[in-house]
Amino acid sequence: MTELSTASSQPERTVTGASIQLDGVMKQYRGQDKPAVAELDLEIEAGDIVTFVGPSGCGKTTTLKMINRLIEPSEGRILIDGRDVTHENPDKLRQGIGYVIQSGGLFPHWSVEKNIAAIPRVLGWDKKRIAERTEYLLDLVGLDAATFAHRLPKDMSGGQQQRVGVARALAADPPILLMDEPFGAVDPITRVRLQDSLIAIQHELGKTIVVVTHDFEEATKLGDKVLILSEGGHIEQYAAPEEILANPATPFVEDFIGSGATLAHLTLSRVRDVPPEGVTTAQVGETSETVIRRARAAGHTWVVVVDNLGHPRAWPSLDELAAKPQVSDYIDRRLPVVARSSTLNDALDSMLAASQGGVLVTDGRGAVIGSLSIGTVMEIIRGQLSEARPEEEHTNYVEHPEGTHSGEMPVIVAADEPDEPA
Ligand SMILES: Nc1ncnc2c1ncn2[C@@H]1O[C@H](COP(=O)(O)OP(=O)(O)OP(=O)(O)O)[C@@H](O)[C@H]1O
Repeated sequence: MTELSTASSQPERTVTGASIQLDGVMKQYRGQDKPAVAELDLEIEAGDIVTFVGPSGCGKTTTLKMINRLIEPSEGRILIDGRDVTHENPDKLRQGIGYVIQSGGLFPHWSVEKNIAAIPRVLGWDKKRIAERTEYLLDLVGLDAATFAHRLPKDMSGGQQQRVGVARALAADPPILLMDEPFGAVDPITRVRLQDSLIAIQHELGKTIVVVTHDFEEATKLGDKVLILSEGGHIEQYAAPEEILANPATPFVEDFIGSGATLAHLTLSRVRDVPPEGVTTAQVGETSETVIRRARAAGHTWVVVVDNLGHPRAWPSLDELAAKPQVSDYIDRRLPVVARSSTLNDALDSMLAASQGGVLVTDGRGAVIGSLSIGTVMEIIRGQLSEARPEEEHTNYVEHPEGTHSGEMPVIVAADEPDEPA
């Protein structure tokens, strides 16, 4: 419970995923004159997150579903880890490929536990193994097993259902996870948290993950590589986000990223790229006097109250603390919190949503590791903007936090995921 170290170390990258290769894949739906996806060649490296983005109807979902053969290609081959699976038993194929859709796609009359156990049961796992796996997966996706294992999906928020959807897709430990607009149905703040969870899970497990999204900012945040498609599943560019922003391959790409480019540049900088400022933490029930003394010694004017997992509960000033003899058990549901994998744009959104001049930074499991002030974030963003567009004078919401600017403002919804363990 003393001052936290601000040192941050990058976890080693593990890869348990499989490579995916689409070789001359084509899909012509019956009754259509043009193919939905004309001949497509694509290689996805094991352990990468690849995002598919492009205008509506360009063939993103069709391409995704050809990977697990929910849609059978009219022509071409699909190879997983070099093995041609085009004619394998599709049910068997799908046991090795997790699939997540918008809103989680959970069976509504089944408890969370039963939903997660769906594939393990088919695979004949015994009860003990299933129970252990369920608990591990709920913890992995940030849900408390004791609270949620027996709930029905209707008694959970959209974000929580989506977390269960991810846990279910990972149940049999598949090397590949396919996700179709997974975060399309949740509010923007929950969406950021789900994106950060996915990145943390990916760092921990090293799966190969393919995500369809219509949101270019999301595509650049999540993707090691981004596939930009135009009509007919035509590849306009397939590259790392930095490469796409620096060198758009075609006029289509330039147009597509156009207005989103400035924002997308901001999404390239992560909270983990900025050393967090140290914070003093305290636990419920400690005497306020001791905590205040500790915070003053560290030069802090506020402390972060955390639970026994290090998750933040509240962020009181020393004056607020001094009003009570002990640290209270108050939980602030609107704390501005971002993960190390969040973008600086997420951090700024979070501060604005909570009307706070700073944000708490957590690790992949939600434990506080420091804080970031609005001044630091704005300084970095300003630097980036002038690097990205040196010839332009920038006026954007960073300089107009009170809505005095008529241009694009970030959409902020303060609603949190209810009942989530702090
Ligand atoms: N079952 C189907 N039968 C006939 N045509 C289809 C079928 N499914 C999709 N299409 C057509 O194929 C094209 C590609 O559709 P697809 O759903 O793959 O696009 P998308 O990029 O995922 O679109 P969106 O972003 O709107 O979800 C579209 O023109 C669509 O109308």
